[in-house]
Amino acid sequence: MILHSRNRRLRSSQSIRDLMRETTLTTDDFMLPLFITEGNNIKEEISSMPGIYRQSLDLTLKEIKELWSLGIKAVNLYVKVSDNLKDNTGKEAWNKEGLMQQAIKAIKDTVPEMIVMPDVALDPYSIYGHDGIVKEGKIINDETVDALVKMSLSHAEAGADFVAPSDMMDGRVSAIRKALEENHFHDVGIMSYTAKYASSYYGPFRDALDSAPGFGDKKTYQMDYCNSKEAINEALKDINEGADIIMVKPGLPYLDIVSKLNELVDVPISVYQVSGEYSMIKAAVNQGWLDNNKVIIESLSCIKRAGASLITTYFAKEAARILNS
Ligand SMILES: NCC(=O)CCC(=O)O
Ligand SMILES: [Mg+2]
Repeated sequence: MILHSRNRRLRSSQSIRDLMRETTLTTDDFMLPLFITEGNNIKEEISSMPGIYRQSLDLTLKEIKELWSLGIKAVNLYVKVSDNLKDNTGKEAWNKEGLMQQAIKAIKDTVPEMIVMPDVALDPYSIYGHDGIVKEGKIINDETVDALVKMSLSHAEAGADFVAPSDMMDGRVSAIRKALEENHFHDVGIMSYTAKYASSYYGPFRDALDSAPGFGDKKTYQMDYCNSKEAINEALKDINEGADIIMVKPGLPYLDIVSKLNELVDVPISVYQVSGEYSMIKAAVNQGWLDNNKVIIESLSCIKRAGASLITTYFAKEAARILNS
């Protein structure tokens, strides 16, 4: 047989495969979400996320040093506050002495080079577990944006490099950008959760923060998973409003959205491989059905191939160990 091209030639040895590889995963691609809880010397495993812990700030700071030594350069922060601090205004979210604000300060003091991106949304502080203020059973957009602005400013004052609004209210990126500028936080960036879908893959995360919605669901603000044009609309608006980085969330089932946005927009895209994706992989690994290291690296490489500049993933630490070994 005379074939004019043989595609297998470029796959025939490890060396040629290495030379031809289009996507290379490194620890520079990762951001690790951290769950911080009140108290001291507390480390609680999240039952639906084996290997992932809620930790008090003292232990978190030890982990920050370890992460830095592994080559991880960014963390996304979430806090679990006690029920007595929750109300419908979410005011604990901008308490200057709050757990989040203390954590931002302490992490930046411990490893100043670590990029710190606190989550901006009211759900951990809301008695209703919703991302915004509730009135007559509805999540009120504009009053919530005012609250998110206060929250973002308090994060900037504490030393955050970026704020990461994950709430999906309309107009919050421009409101936050304006407030940051007016308060001279010119260098504090915004990583906007731009295309955040109303997803059942977030289940284990809500166990981690005890933040499941007390009524209804999040479909009046998060996106319908059947839509992709809507993601483009969201992205163009967020970029126009001043977002530095846009995010697509969840990750693996939404890579068509990532790929589409990557062709259309000029800002970096972050992809969040969410809790349910982590837990599915770990469950299969723990059954002996999938190879842990191989599936972690494959899933992250595919997210990067689709167009992610930054991957928010609970596998960041494990993946760094695998890549460094
Ligand atoms: N803002 C964070 C979430 O809404 C959930 C993420 C996850 O499921 O990992
Ligand atoms: Mg939006």
